[in-house]
Amino acid sequence: MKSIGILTLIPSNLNDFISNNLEKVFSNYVIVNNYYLSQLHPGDVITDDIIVVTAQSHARKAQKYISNHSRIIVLRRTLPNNEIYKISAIPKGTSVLVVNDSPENTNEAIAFLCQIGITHLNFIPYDSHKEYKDVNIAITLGEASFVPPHILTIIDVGHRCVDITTFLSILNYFNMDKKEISSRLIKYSDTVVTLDTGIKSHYKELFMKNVQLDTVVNLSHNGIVLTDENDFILLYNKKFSQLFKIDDSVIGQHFPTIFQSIVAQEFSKEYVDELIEFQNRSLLINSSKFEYFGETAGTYFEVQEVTRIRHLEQSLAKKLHNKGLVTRYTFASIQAKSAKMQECLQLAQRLALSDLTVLIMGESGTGKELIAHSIHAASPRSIYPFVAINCASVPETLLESELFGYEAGSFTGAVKEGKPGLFEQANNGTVFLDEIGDMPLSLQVRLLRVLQERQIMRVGSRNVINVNIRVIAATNKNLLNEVQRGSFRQDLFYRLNVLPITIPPLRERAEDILHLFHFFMKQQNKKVTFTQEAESQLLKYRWPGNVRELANAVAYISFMATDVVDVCDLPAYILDINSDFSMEFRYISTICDTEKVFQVLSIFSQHNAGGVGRKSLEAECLQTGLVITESEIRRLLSIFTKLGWVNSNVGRGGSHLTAKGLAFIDWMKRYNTSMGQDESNVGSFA
Ligand SMILES: Nc1ncnc2c1ncn2[C@@H]1O[C@H](COP(=O)(O)OP(=O)(O)OP(=O)(O)O)[C@@H](O)[C@H]1O
Repeated sequence: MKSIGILTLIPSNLNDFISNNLEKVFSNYVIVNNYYLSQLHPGDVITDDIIVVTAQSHARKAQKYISNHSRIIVLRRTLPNNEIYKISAIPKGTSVLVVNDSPENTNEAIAFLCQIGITHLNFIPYDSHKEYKDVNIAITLGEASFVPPHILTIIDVGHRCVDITTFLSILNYFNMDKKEISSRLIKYSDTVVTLDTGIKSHYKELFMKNVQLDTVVNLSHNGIVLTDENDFILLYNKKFSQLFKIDDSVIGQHFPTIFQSIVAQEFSKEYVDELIEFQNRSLLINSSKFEYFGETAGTYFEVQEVTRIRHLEQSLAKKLHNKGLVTRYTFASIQAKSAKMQECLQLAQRLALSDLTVLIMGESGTGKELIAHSIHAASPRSIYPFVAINCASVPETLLESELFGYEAGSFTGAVKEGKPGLFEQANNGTVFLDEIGDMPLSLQVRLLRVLQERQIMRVGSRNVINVNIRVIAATNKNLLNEVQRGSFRQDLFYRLNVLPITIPPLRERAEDILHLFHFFMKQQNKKVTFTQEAESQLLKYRWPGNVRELANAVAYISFMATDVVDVCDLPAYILDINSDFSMEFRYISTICDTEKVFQVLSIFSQHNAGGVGRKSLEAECLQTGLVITESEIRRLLSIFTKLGWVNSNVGRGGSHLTAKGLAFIDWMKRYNTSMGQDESNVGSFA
């Protein structure tokens, strides 16, 4: 342990006082010894590392007793804060007697008081031969016995304490960098007047910076080591010492040697995501060089526990789950027996591995959303968010801010702090734009920019935000038709149509129909068998609502039927294919122009069971040469809805042709054929 010797002239309580001061900062780290010049004899040698003396003259006298290896430091001393406050409180211009044991020490005391900034008083140096009748206050540095008896107000500041600059000199000489000592010194310096206030604040600032840095480094969940340019360890953090069970003794040691002895592996200075096994743990190491003034000054090593990375992934997944930003389906959720669907799934699985935009096409209810979820779940982005939005169900006015987010106060009703849009929320993950064919033209331009630049701008902001997303879009519309009609941008279509995939309608994959029936039945804990007639009826049916409609039929059958399902147990609309629509036909022919009815239904049937809005209907009628007003269309839609041929959706999804509507079309075809009419006269039903 290092040692400090305090050398004064004669034994007095001064030594104890100074020793006490030094102990406040150095206890447990440094030994303090006392020496008195008056008691030293020729041949005595003081061997402490540092000898502190109270005056330059003592240093000269002590020289011959001090070993060559010791260093002499002349103490700089100061006053405790509380004493200075008493002196500062004396009114300006007051005459104050300064008393010490000799004229020389008295003058030194006055000089010292001036040095620490006490300049508002009229100091009178004490001379034992003079009288000081008009003086009422005396200041003394521990020599109160010399104060003339008539002076009743005595400020005895006692011995002066060790100044912070002396502590810094000692620390510097010892090359001591102990956090505990620094913090004791900071505390000590707060109790005394510092001769050099600059040093005090600078030291304090440095100390605080070190504490802050230490906190940051030690709070890290990764192990950190810093080495100098020759690979000697400069510092390491708590996590590193926990991982490798090392202590302070490694500071200053050669890191490669230490590393190889602990980990028993080759050491490299350049690690990039290097995985090593250590005590049944997988650790990931990275390193990077750091510089001082443009010169390489050392290397920074960071060690991550892979189990922790996994844990983080899991907790991210949990958070996403709570927010609903995860996929609900995987490829395992998709039932498929038919070759067509198997092929489709194989393609989708291949697309999952790419990062390109996918466009899923298919009639309503064929499982487009299911495929979109599964693609994300099987993609490298699977641990990141999956954000889905149905472009047809969100009102046009809201869609923009939902997708792009908005800045604070950008419109009435906006949340005060602003809000990130779905593109931002999906960062690193996938955005699923369902019913993309219904996206308003105004937003299509903005979407194009996202696809081209992977950049967005919040509503009301001019700042560009980079987003790392994959886009999957789905539609039940024929987008090329929409492009021709001018309701979908051609450039956007090509941007989306990078990896197209079309899901076949259920009626084209007969094998899936019965398989799905049994699958959904099983989900409801039901096991049924179908009679031959029932089976053939199910296969004959067109399933315009595809798997969604089939799931509804299962719900109906499982509610109604017994173990054996016969034709009569099937929902009426499935049987309606063969039913007679002559009543309805007579009814509509009395109230409407049947030509218009056929035309409009024909347009519906061309929409592959997808939704179609009034405006689109009007435009498509005009294209086929049929002049029809919007109010006529509205009336027809209301009649079709009443007859159960059409499902009118509130919102922007448009109206859908129902199974019954399709059955009516079939009936019309048969009716026209039996009447010997050309089908084209009554519209081109699919
Ligand atoms: N092959 C399948 N196996 C199991 N369930 C399926 C399958 N295909 C579709 N489904 C189920 O059918 C329902 C409709 O599927 P989904 O919503 O994915 O269709 P969609 O094509 O996106 O429909 P829309 O165009 O109307 O949005 C869902 O409940 C889905 O789980």
